Amino acid sequence: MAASRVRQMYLTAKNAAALDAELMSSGGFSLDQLMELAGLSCAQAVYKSYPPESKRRVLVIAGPGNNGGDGLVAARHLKLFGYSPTVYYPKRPNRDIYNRLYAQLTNLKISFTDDIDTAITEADQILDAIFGFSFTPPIRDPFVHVIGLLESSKKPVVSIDIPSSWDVDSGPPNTGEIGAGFVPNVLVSLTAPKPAARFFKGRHFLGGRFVSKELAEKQGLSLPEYPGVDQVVELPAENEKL
Ligand SMILES: NC(=O)C1=CN([C@@H]2O[C@H](COP(=O)(O)OP(=O)(O)OC[C@H]3O[C@@H](n4cnc5c(N)ncnc54)[C@H](O)[C@@H]3O)[C@@H](O)[C@H]2O)[C@@H](O)CC1
Ligand SMILES: [K+]
Repeated sequence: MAASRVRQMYLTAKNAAALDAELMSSGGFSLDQLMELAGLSCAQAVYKSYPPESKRRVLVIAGPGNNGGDGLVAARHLKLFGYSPTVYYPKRPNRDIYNRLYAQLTNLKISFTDDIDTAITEADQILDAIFGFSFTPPIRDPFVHVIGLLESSKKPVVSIDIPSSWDVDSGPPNTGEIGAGFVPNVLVSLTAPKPAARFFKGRHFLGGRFVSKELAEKQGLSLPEYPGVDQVVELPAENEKL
């Protein structure tokens, strides 16, 4: 009898990129669809963690890649959920998908800011959509300054996919490096948690409800069931898994 493969919950940076590519090839998904579901998951996780009654002003910090795109999608849903989002988007690539998301947000009168210092001071909470699974340290500007502000800010932070500045596979930066003091309150892992999530101690959600049971099995992934119509499932705290 063939030995059964051990299934685990974590996806390395390399495997996350491969799974993403597979979803968009044999999986039949478009990037827009995946990003929409990912961003909706993140907006739901924000709602479950910090409802608009208490933390209405959300600052979305969007990076130059698809993690930033998830943040833009989330900003649109957050507005529809009753929040007042502002977006800081300092490196905006001229790509059709991002241009369309930008137009959707401006049509909803969501404001964009260039003044990150003031924006963090005025926000009730922050959605970190700076870097995801394609981040490779060390951080380049202008995000060195931004991560420094997040390290010193006492505002609650929800991070999308990985806490930005953390290495996807090995976790938080070493003491003294940029981002070593950045510890978000909530993490929304997409598709499956990345190995860095092992070091995360806050509320942890899984989103990106687009992997079939068959695909999970093929990837050797063990994923939890999503409840009902939710786009996120809350995972046990890291110390409860031991
Ligand atoms: N299947 C999935 O899980 C899906 C993932 N999506 C999102 O896509 C993300 C991955 O997106 P991408 O591959 O576009 O990459 P990222 O968004 O992780 O970041 C890549 C961008 O960051 C820049 N960058 C990398 N390292 C840097 C550094 N040290 N300093 C400054 N800039 C740096 C790169 O030049 C590039 O512009 C995921 O983490 C997730 O948030 C979704 O949009 C779609 C579905
Ligand atoms: K992030």
